[in-house]
Amino acid sequence: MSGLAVACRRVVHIYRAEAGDVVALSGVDLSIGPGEMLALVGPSGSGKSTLVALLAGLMRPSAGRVNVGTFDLGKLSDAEISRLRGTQIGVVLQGAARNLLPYASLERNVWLAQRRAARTEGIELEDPERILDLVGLRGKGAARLTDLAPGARQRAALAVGIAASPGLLLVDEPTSQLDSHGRDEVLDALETVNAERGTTVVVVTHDAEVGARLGRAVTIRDGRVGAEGRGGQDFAVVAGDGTVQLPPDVLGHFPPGTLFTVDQADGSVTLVPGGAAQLPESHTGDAA
Ligand SMILES: Nc1ncnc2c1ncn2[C@@H]1O[C@H](COP(=O)(O)OP(=O)(O)OP(=O)(O)O)[C@@H](O)[C@H]1O
Repeated sequence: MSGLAVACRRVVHIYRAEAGDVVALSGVDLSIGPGEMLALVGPSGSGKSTLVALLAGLMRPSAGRVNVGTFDLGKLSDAEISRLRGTQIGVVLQGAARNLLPYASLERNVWLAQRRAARTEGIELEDPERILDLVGLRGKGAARLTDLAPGARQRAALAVGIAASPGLLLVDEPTSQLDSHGRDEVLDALETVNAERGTTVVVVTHDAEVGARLGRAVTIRDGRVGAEGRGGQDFAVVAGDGTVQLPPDVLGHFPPGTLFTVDQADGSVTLVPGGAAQLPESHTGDAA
C-alpha cells in the first residue's frame, strides 16, 4: 500500500483521572503528506505519546478530528479501527520486546502479524524473509529476539510493524537505549521502508538527531504544536485558532501579560513589545 496522509484538526485530548482531569492535547493542528517522514519531539509530558495513540486509533480525541487517509478515526467503530490497525496503520510500541513473541522465530512473528491482517482484509501474504530483508535482517528468519543485539531487536519490531504493508507506520522511541551505530541502523531501516514502499512514517523521539535526520521535526509543547524544524531551519507554527508559540528561549524574556504591537511592512511581521512588562529594547521577535 502507498503512503497515507494524516490530518489533525484542533485535536484536544483530556484524560479523566480521579485526581483531576489532565489536558494532554489542547488544540493540535498537523498535516502530514502521504509518504512523508516526520519526528515528533518535545519534552516529557508534552503529549507526543497521546498524539500517536490517537493516530493509531488506540484512543479517541475528546474534541477535534483525526484523519488517516480517507478515514475519520473518530467516526469508526471499535471493530473498524482495530481492523485498520495492523493493516493500514502499523504501530511499533516502545521497547522491541512488546512487539514480538519471544519464543517464536522472527519469521514466525512476521507471519503471525501478516496472518492477522490477511484474515481481516484478505491481503496477499508477502514472503516474511523479504520483509526482514527490508529492515536489514536478511537471513535472520530463524533467530529469536534474544539472539539479537539491541539495534537488531528494534529492527525486528519494525518488521512486525510493516508486516501487512501499512500506509502509515507509527514508531514510539525506536532509538532510545541504542548506541549511535544501532540508531543509524534503525534509521536506515525506516528510510528503506519509506523509500521502497512509500510508507508515511511518524517517529516519537527524544533524540534531536533523529528529528534532524528525518528532515521534518514537529515539536509538541504543552499539548500543542510549538515549532517545526525542516531542512535544518526552525519555524514557529500558526495554530488553527491563530495562536503562535514563541520559542522557549525567546519566551523567557516576556512574562505573561506582556503587550506587543504587531507591525506589518514589506511582507514581514514584527512583534514590538511594549506595555506591561519591563523589557530590554533588543528583544523583539520576528513572527514571519
Ligand atoms: N493515562 C493517563 N491518565 C492521566 N494522565 C495521563 C495519562 N497518560 C498521560 N497522561 C498525562 O498527559 C500528559 C501528556 O502525556 P504523554 O505521555 O502524551 O506525553 P509525552 O510527551 O509522550 O511524554 P514522554 O516523552 O515522557 O513519554 C502528561 O501530563 C501525562 O502525565
